[in-house]
Amino acid sequence: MTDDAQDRRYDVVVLGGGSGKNIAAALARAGRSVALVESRLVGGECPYFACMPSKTLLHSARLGETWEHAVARRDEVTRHLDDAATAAQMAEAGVTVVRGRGRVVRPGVVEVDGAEYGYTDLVVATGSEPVRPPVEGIDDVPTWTSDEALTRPDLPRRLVVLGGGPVGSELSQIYAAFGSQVTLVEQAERLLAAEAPFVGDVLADALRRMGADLRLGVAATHAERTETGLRLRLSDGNHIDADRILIAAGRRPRVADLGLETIGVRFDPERGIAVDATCQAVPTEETGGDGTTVWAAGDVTGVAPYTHAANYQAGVVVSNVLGKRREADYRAIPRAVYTTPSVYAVGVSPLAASGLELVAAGYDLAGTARSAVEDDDRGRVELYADRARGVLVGAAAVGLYAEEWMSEITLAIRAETPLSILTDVVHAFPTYGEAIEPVLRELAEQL
Ligand SMILES: Cc1cc2nc3c(=O)[nH]c(=O)nc-3n(C[C@H](O)[C@H](O)[C@H](O)COP(=O)(O)OP(=O)(O)OC[C@H]3O[C@@H](n4cnc5c(N)ncnc54)[C@H](O)[C@@H]3O)c2cc1C
Ligand SMILES: NC(=O)c1ccc[n+]([C@@H]2O[C@H](COP(=O)([O-])OP(=O)(O)OC[C@H]3O[C@@H](n4cnc5c(N)ncnc54)[C@H](O)[C@@H]3O)[C@@H](O)[C@H]2O)c1
Repeated sequence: MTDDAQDRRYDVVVLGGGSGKNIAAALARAGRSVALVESRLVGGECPYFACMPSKTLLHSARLGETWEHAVARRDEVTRHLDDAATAAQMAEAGVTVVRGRGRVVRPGVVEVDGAEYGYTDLVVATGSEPVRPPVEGIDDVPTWTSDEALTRPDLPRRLVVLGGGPVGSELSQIYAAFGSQVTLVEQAERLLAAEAPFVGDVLADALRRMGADLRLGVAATHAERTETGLRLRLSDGNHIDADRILIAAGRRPRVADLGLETIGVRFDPERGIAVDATCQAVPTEETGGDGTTVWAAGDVTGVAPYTHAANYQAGVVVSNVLGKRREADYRAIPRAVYTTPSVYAVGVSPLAASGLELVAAGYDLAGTARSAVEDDDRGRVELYADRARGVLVGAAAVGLYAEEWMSEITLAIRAETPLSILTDVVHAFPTYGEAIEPVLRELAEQL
């Protein structure tokens, strides 16, 4: 180790200040010396470029605010991309914040802008980045990713949204609500194609009613500039003329150029850093003991790309670094999409239940008294049980406020609550949550 690295020796170096900032603060409060390396904003993507601006704009859209008012409120919520308050919280916790891009140069040493920082424990929490789909000519036409969409004040007149996952669905609803002419292109037959089919169908209906043009089961193949903007050609022979393409075609773990190959951890560009149940990075076979330990949390692990999952893994890392063994349990990580109506899925999806015999039951929200009160009867809830064990293993719902009233199912899946108890739970009247009762009764009869 060089003299410099000796001078800047920490118990823990954390790369990435999203979920990484929670790890850094907790370990510093527990008495460890900690350096947090962040190349952009302390706080990570969620508060500035992802969850918070998108949820704020969706809320403004629901309230019928003007675009100008919505953008002003969004920028207030994202603190005009100023991370001073969060950086100050880190300093208060005793964390040394190092601004710049970090890279491991050899076991036990991270380099940032030419300066070396020594560590005993390294935590990699570098997040993920948008995938650019292989569409010919896409680099020659005006494009945004969610980063630009959620930070710029522009409202495109004609917008193509490429991808119908959570990002494409939420952003299509935002732009359609504020008056853009939105065309969404999704190569799968449905929106949110990994979820139970009814989810994407209800959401597609909601977006179409707001004026969005959905091209499902169609891939974008070729983009070119035109006199008035751009033309995007599709696999079905049609084309779309627009002013801008919003790329929402997935994200991949940020593992490139971190020097991970020098420290013998298993990773790949698509699936990220392999971690065990304690969130320790899985070593490659040739790794020898060098007295350091590598951990990873958040999107870079490829486990579950949500802030709550990243923060959960952060808690697991903190416990294990402090020597209190804790294993992560991913059976009940929620997957919410904050459109209107919103989506909440958790546990096993019926489309990916290999090895399980699922028993399914469902109920349309139109059957609840609340749907009359709200004058909104869109949506449905389905629950999935494992026939062999007789417990809930998955759920999907779409409907107003689903992200709020489905939490009890998350607990039921995680705790493996017996159906005899679940069917005895009383829901307040009149709530959408009452829809859960007939579904549970039906499941109990089938099992
Ligand atoms: C548009 C959008 C909306 C979303 N909405 C939601 C939502 O509503 N709810 C939800 O749960 N999830 C949502 N997500 C997902 C959520 O943003 C991520 O799962 C979450 O931010 C992951 O946290 P993280 O700590 O892994 O990474 P990040 O928050 O991305 O933090 C990683 C940090 O590492 C820094 N970094 C990277 N490389 C280096 C390096 N070499 N050196 C130093 N620093 C580095 C980056 O600058 C970044 O600040 C959304 C995502 C998008 C794109
Ligand atoms: N509310 C939330 O929690 C929330 C919100 C936004 C994003 N996120 C997370 O961020 C991550 C990224 O989201 P995303 O929606 O970008 O990714 P995604 O992978 O979920 O969806 C991308 C979609 O783009 C489609 N696609 C890709 N290339 C295409 C092409 N050439 N033509 C047509 N369609 C194409 C894919 O079929 C896929 O359905 C996800 O893992 C998501 O969970 C979470």
